[in-house]
Amino acid sequence: MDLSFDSSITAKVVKAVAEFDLISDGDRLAIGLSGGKDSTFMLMILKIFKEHFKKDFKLKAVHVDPGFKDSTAAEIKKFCNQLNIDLKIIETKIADYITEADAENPCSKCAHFRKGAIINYLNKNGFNKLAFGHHLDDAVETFLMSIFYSGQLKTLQPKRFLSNSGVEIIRPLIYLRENIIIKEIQKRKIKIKKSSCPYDGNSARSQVRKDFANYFNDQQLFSNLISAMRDSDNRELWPEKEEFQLLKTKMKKYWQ
Ligand SMILES: Nc1ncnc2c1ncn2[C@@H]1O[C@H](COP(=O)(O)OP(=O)(O)OP(=O)(O)O)[C@@H](O)[C@H]1O
Repeated sequence: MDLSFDSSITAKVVKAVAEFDLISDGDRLAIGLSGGKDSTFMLMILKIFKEHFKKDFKLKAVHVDPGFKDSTAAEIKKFCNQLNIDLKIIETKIADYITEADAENPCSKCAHFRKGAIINYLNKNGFNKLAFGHHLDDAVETFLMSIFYSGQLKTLQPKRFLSNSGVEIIRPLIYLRENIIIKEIQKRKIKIKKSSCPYDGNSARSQVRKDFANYFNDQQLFSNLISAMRDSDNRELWPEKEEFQLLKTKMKKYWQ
């Protein structure tokens, strides 16, 4: 597997890691691996960091199998073997529950149970961090969705400590655009098996994604939205930008 990425790509991930202090010595870090393009890409990037970062941390992939008929677990296992990354597959019956006729908001219920299953495993096995593959387009989408649907200024946080479990969620891809991830996956001819979830592509998020495609392709407009997501006084938004030289110095300290 070709794990060499252009430095402009790794720099964006290291920028997030350094600015938000996402990975430290002694961390036991689990990667939430869905088998989709984003978490698959994150697995490759974190594998490089594991080998070349000064930080000494443990890395493991965790996949929750929701229990749909056509499971992707076998492909996921193969990919982790190729990268020599330890994998835990958590079998669940989430599919049965969310496909019941009266189940409302199946996507948020599924995400809720999935996160619960992972956190439970992490707690039992002494992991303190969980990485999700959300990227910059996800963050801006979330920002717009919370304005439109709940009238609140909120977005995905680069990290969030869950005090009831002691686990910290981290999002190392938060500065990376989705089109970059897609290109890197296609370049390596990595086959991403389509999800067998019957709700895939039908969520409110998928609709927002389609509605905003033109705006998201406009660099200036997209970068204005990112600026609007920063406000150090609102903990649901991102802090103000860090001073460039200071951040550059921090980033250098991660590489061996
Ligand atoms: N079944 C799963 N098992 C473990 N982690 C998961 C699973 N599904 C999702 N995740 C984690 O949650 C993140 C966000 O999930 P979401 O369903 O929004 O997927 P996504 O944005 O399409 O990402 P991906 O391309 O990785 O599937 C994923 O990037 C991944 O890190």
